[in-house]
Amino acid sequence: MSLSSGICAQLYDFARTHNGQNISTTLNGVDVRIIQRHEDADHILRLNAANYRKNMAWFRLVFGPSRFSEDGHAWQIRRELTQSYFNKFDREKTFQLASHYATQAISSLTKTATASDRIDDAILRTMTASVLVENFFDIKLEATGIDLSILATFMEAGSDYSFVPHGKTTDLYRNRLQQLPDLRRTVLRQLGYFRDPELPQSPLLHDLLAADQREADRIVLEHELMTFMAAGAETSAATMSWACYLLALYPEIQDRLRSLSQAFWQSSHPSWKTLASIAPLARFISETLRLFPPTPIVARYAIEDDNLSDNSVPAGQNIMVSFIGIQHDKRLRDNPWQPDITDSRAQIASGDTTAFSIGPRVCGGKQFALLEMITFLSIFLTRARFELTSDEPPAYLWKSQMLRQGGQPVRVVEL
Ligand code: HEM
Repeated sequence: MSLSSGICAQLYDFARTHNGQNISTTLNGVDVRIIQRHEDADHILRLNAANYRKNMAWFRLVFGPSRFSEDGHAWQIRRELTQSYFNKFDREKTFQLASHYATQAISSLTKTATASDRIDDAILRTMTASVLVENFFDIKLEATGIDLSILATFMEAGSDYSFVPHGKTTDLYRNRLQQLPDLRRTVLRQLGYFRDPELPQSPLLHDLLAADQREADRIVLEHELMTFMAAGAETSAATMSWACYLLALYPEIQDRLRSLSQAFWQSSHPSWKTLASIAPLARFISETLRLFPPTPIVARYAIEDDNLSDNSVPAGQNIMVSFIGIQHDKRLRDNPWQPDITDSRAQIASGDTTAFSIGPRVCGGKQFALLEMITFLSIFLTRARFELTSDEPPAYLWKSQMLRQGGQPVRVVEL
């Protein structure tokens, strides 16, 4: 287990014991305000975002400055560099790639069904990283030589060290830190593949390389790629693993969604537009993100004194917005602990809104992620059945994303 995995269980505990309330607590000897009220999250992340700086100094130290960690001008130039590519991604291409790699992944998952009663997260990670790299760089992941397991280990070690509010270090963190330089060197060397002058340059890669050459901006290609892979592939893979768990846990939902997926793929012209409009499938993805947000917290730091709905915030206060807390608020839904795929009304604090964050720092790849995930889901359901192999409650593994320790207890059986 990673050192900081306890944080996820703690966030679920807070959601139960202090439902709908913010909490002041201490993490690693540092005072933190945990935000569980959506109105305060909206204030911090959107309405008064200028007063709440991203609190990722340690993340920057480990992974290098990137669009994900920076603030102010350094963030703005990075956002301008990449966001237009995320906004205008080719939906048809994403749909085709996601269908292709989901078919491969489900075949691997069903082959391991007899040997293992757990989902192998590495298969899902390969699926999402393949779609991401090929979609935005026109390069096959396997050609890059990137070892996703090393990247994942680096993320785990780095997360232990970096998602902690600025404050005291401990021996445990210092020990973890010793592993980081070697992992970092390996990951940077592998990502250096994208500098090969022989490589065909997609427009995004072309712009990133050009920015890397402009000294004044201090943009480093490998740093941007590293967080791009973490933000763009690990999150969707984590969501799909939780989706498999929920399908197995709720067989009646699985059956209903399978009928819809089969009807879609048997239709004369299955298109991404039609798929995206099948409300129960979209709702299921949203409910997966609500119940198990892959990025369960975002960290901020108050620049000046401010007021929240329940209390004041002094300048210098560390803030953690808990998407787990907000999305399980009983004031907002009757039973926040169960998935509900029937209600198609837009809901406050739903997975497809809040789990991607809100305000200026909203996830850059949200639309891409939603389209690829609904495609993965529809392929998974038409090709396999998902059976629960243990009813133990989840034990969490935290590596910037929230995973399940040991993989989901789900057997994937070919149909
Ligand atoms: C299930 C999938 C995903 C989830 C739940 C998710 C969630 C998030 C969250 C919560 C943030 C904000 C973090 C903060 O405010 O501190 C974020 C930022 C970001 N995400 Fe995602 N993400 C997902 C997929 C993706 C994908 C596929 C991409 C790229 C194609 C991507 C690119 C980014 C970028 C670039 C940022 C930084 C935005 C900025 O600060 O300008 N994400 N994501």
